[in-house]
Amino acid sequence: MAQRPLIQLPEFSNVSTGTLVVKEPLNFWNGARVRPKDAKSAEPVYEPATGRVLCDLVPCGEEEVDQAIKSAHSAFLKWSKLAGMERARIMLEAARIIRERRDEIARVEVANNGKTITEAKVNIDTAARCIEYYAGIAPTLAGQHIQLPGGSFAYTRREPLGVCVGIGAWNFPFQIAVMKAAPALACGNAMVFKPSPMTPVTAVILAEVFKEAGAPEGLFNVVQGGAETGTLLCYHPMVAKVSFTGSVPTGKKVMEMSSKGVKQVTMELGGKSPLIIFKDCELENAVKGALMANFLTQGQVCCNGTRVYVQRDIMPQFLEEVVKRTKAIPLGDPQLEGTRMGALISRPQLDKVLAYVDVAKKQGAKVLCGGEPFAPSDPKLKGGFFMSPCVLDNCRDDMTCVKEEIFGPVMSVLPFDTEEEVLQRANNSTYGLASGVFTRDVSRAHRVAEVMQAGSCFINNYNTNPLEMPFGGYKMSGFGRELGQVTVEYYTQLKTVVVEMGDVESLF
Ligand SMILES: NC(=O)C1=CN([C@@H]2O[C@H](COP(=O)(O)OP(=O)(O)OC[C@H]3O[C@@H](n4cnc5c(N)ncnc54)[C@H](O)[C@@H]3O)[C@@H](O)[C@H]2O)C=CC1
Repeated sequence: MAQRPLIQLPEFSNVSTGTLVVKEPLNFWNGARVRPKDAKSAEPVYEPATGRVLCDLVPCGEEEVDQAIKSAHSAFLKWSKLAGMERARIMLEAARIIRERRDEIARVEVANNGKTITEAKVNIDTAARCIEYYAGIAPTLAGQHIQLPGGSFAYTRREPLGVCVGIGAWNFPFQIAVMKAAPALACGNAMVFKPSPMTPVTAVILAEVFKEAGAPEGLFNVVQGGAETGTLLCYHPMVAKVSFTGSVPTGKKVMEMSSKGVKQVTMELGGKSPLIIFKDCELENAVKGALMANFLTQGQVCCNGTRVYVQRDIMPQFLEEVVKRTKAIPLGDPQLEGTRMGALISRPQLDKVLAYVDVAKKQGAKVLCGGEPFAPSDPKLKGGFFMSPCVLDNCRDDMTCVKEEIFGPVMSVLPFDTEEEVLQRANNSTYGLASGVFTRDVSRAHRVAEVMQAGSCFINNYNTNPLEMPFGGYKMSGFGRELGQVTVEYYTQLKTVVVEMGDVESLF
């Protein structure tokens, strides 16, 4: 198949920070990019590494949302009639195209999100694997057959829901779109996806990929916009389900709106996850785990382990090593292979994170490193939203930095003495997305995993999240699951068919 550029890029090999130009329309339905109807309410979208405007974001209004949903519905009528094997073939082709164009998509993701190219490539690879995984599941979808008295029988049909809406956050723009689309499509649904208005650029590439792979026009659609567009999606009567990734306050609104139409919802919300490091751990691994738990995507990861509980005896060695490695993180141009930390998503997000560091200091925390705005030496990065990764010592459970989700590169370290004490403290949160434990004691590791009030527990690592396993929250971190086989339950409904083989015995 001849390759054509997915998006207007300057000569591909020369793409670097400050060069991407996005001119094409960012909406997609009926199998094509669609220009916004009313360009009056355009808002700038930034390249986080430079602060330069990458493109304009024009939110979709009622008529446009309606068109996208109708486009999805007409695709659903065809797609849902295909055998799982036929859907799988198209999905595998989509995954192949993503792999082929992985570097290109990753570079666009970096330009729009600010994360490093190394991480973006991993995200795009994960997206391709996710589509492959659900392509493998599509042909296995099946019902149950039950024999009844007198030769009668009953069976269940596992049927798709219809038009599903995905609403995404800005931290993993392409990956979130795929994590919602892949299971939805595998199960025979169609999707309308709304990215975060801060990262509108790569979801539309996914729409092009599905089209190129042979999906019916309208199977995966993209509408751009913020709260107003999201509201239109949640209330639309032709929408069967809303899968949401974002903050707790917005999640509550989405649930409330969806409840009016008795729509199913999946909620992937925020977190303030604990990472517990016992003195019998393999210290170097624990240090590396703490860094992976805090600094990926500039700390803007929902399942990050930002409350790091360290057993008192090993605190000095732990801090020395963690600070040494944090100071050594190469920070700067995210398009360069050697960079390990890029720019935060926006100026307001940067200011918010820096303000959290200030409050932490006022409440008695000690900044061991970082926590300041950072100006890389390269002049083109001067307007970028950079800060140095921060480690906070002397933290207490009642401090704001320990209680609230910061969503930036800030690790709060807290000492503990006993297992019983730390478990109680670790669970003392309204969130419950993830948790982690480092110990060489196998029994203790599983005891901790059992007690943690969280959707995941990582033993002797952190943020590994295999896509074959369910991902989601306890408590206010949400409900429903993404990834893994169980997600089929969230994108299908069961119909029971009862077949009478004899005569009707009537009481009347
Ligand atoms: N649990 C998970 O899987 C993940 C959770 N998150 C959470 O997301 C948050 C950061 O993302 P943000 O984009 O700032 O969250 P946000 O809640 O502000 O926005 C999320 C999405 O909801 C849309 N939205 C806003 N108001 C809406 C409304 N009234 N109706 C419908 N849609 C609306 C936004 O445009 C965006 O697409 C963090 O709290 C983070 O923990 C982020 C990534 C993964």
